[in-house]
Amino acid sequence: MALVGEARKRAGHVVVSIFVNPKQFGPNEDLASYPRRAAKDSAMLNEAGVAVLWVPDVEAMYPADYATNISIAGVSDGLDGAARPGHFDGVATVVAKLFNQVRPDVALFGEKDFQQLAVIRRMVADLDFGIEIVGVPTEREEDGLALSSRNVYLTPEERVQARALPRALGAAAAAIESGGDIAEALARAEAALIEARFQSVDYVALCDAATLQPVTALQGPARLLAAARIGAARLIDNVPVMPKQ
Ligand SMILES: Nc1ncnc2c1ncn2[C@@H]1O[C@H](COP(=O)(O)OP(=O)(O)OP(=O)(O)O)[C@@H](O)[C@H]1O
Ligand SMILES: CC(C)(CO)[C@@H](O)C(=O)[O-]
Ligand code: BAL
Repeated sequence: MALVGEARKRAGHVVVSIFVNPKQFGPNEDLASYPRRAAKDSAMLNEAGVAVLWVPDVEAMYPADYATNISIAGVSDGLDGAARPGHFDGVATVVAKLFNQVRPDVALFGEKDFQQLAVIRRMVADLDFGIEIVGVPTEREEDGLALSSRNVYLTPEERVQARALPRALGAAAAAIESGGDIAEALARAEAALIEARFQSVDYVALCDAATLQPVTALQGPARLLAAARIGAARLIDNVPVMPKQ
């Protein structure tokens, strides 16, 4: 809904697509259980004045003879690209299709999926899509947890423990911005997640905000990103890290 609100400020007509894209889920991921709530989504979008709700079906998107894949080197390689092989090929491919189907002037994506946003920006520049890409700041619950459809996988106890993710990122970002050792701050954040009973930490990393390449000294806009598993949920989050003026 934050994306829709921002879109309404920028465009005369807002189109929303909803498509749970099989190409971006790995064989052992949660495609089957991924939360779907078509009727509720449709009612909320209608209420918000969305002109078109575009919900293609899987057979229409990927007929039996479908053969094209879009792969973006560099920005897709690390972080979630490493943890979820093929994920960003699936994202780029479906977003290219959706762009060609809808032909928007402006397209909005959430910063919660920060690497996805960077991958889409790269693709749009490289392939001359001529679409303005807008990143929308992450919407959070009162305790800091980023809104995500996967939060429904959390038990009440895990939901409380999950607060550790935004807290650890906030603490590490503050430490790095005030000149603290980067490796030490990342290690402390990872330890805080383990302490809060996250079962596995895929990564806690400081990266260049545009290229997502690892950063060892804070010289320009950076992003601190993390992915970790708690119970049945794999949560991702990220925060900006800016050098002092
Ligand atoms: N907390 C958030 N704040 C802002 N944008 C968000 C947030 N969560 C998701 N989005 C954005 O909403 C769009 C749709 O995302 P999607 O349908 O994958 O939902 P999701 O809640 O991110 O799902 P999940 O986190 O379980 O993968 C994407 O552009 C995504 O970046
Ligand atoms: C970008 C996207 C629409 C591709 O399926 C999806 O990953 C999402 O909604 O974040
Ligand atoms: N972020 C969109 C859904 C996915 O994780 O594949």
